[in-house]
Amino acid sequence: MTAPLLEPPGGRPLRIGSRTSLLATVQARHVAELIHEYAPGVATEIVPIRVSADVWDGDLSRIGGKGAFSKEIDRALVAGEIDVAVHCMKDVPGDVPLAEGTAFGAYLERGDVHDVVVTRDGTPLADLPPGSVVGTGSVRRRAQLGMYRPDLRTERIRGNVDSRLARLNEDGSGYAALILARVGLDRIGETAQPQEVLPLEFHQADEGVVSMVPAVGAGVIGVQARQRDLAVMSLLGGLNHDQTARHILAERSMLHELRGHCNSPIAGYATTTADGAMSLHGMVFNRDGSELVRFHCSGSPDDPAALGSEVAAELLRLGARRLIDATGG
Ligand SMILES: NCc1[nH]cc(CCC(=O)O)c1CC(=O)O
Repeated sequence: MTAPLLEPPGGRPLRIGSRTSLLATVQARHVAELIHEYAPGVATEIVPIRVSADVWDGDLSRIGGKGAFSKEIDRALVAGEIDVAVHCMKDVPGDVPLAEGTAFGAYLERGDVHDVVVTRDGTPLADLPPGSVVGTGSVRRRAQLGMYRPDLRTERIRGNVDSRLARLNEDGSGYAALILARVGLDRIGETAQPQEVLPLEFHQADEGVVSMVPAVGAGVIGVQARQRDLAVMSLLGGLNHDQTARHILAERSMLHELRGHCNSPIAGYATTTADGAMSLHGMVFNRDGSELVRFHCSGSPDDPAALGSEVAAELLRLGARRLIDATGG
């Protein structure tokens, strides 16, 4: 690989904006390492940004939903206080445009997309007693868990991955288990806590098999920059993973056309099949998973947005709008 010539204004290091959580910090460091590998002459600096949503413990929808995590970072990027911002694509809202003048210059190769059930002592999900409390604030996880184990209770648990684990392990916490992304646990080096990996397949609830179709953008880190910073955009282009970028485009065009609000009851997962086609699964649920619509189709990898639109249109025809609107913000 040949790195582009990069001359940050004033000859200062490239400033990478990151939320302050452990997961965000690890991800920002990873991006810095990739930049150093690709362009050894480029110095970087990680700029921690405290985000009100990380501090606020209450209902996310009251401070702007998922977008609450990105708006302070967006502001720093637009104001020129940082040069790039690192995001989990799963947390980037699908129903609002990106901050003006910014774009994702790189999607890193997708990591693991499985969700896991985390317990204190390794009790399998199937053996959790009826009425056990499972910590998750995600309507997607709640609905898919509810299809399989309607007898369990789910409760919202917010905070960083590491603080959620600490809550689970507190005596008398009341949580029997959490549902978390495996990739997040891997990235922070969490290996001690027992994990049960949930399969991704689309199963019928009446088959008695749990499945957990991923969120749009799961396992993908996106790197955002100002569009007019051509040298930065060109550098990021060198880090971009083409197949992941196509998958993200398909998933996010579906999300956009469903007009999914923050924390929508939506799952979406694009893959490339053995013959090179692109495949997209979409699902929309009601709150407890007792109702759902789903659709799957394949298309050309050269037009991921068209595939996303096609799946969204079919989901809407099947009644997705009513399910999304009924779930509220
Ligand atoms: N909403 C929090 C969040 N956003 C991204 C990840 C994990 C990393 C990823 O999927 O890229 C997590 C933690 C979790 O869901 O357990």
